[in-house]
Amino acid sequence: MSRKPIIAGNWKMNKNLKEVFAFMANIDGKLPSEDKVEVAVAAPAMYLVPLVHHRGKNPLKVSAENVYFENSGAFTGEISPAMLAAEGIEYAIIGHSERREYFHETDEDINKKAKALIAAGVTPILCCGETLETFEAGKTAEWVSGQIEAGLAGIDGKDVANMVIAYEPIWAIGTGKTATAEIADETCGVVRSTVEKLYGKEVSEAVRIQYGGSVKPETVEELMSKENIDGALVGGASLEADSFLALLKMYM
Ligand SMILES: O=C(CO)COP(=O)(O)O
Repeated sequence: MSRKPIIAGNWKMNKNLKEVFAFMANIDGKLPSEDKVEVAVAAPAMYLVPLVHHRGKNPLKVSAENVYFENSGAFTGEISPAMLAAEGIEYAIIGHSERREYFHETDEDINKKAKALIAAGVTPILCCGETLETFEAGKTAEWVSGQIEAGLAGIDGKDVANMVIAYEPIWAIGTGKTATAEIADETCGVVRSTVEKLYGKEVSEAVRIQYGGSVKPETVEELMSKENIDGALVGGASLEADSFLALLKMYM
């Protein structure tokens, strides 16, 4: 299988600009080769352009944490896929559980965002994941495949093949409670079989699926060794350069 792993930090609503520059200085020249792994950081909107300008020759992709689904117009406070594309921002996270929960984003909004990003040439990182209640009720597979079907509705297989999907169980985000590598792999497998059911084997073998939820330098290697896990989406452990670099150690 030739899926290239993708390790992405998600800074959420953290850091000031000085800290962003310090992070960049501390990772300068230290990232692993692009041949082995794709490395990205998702940052608050106001840091995206500075990140693109300061990455220099570092093989670091830049991701938005959210985006709107229109390209321009009277949508106060939003940023568009076209704006991201014009500044060389490669990825945008959509449907993070924090957006779904605190900002009431629906599967339909997320699907529109995915389509708008693809049309603009920005790669979506589509998030899915269940609550503790759903997990404990044994309904994870049903829930996650429903989110994936709704999120991908009407999108062409060739575009899905290039997307990234992140499975992030809500009960493991910021709690220090990582899903075991087995559980993470099993549910990433559910995501892959949902894609296979919708688009066939070729697309499901191409799409990259990340695990997210309390991933740490100590747990990342085992997670990455699993068949259905092609990367990680990392919150807390991506904030400091040392810990971010430690997540990438296996690729150095
Ligand atoms: O939500 C996450 C990444 O998008 C996970 O956050 P933590 O790694 O802090 O649990």
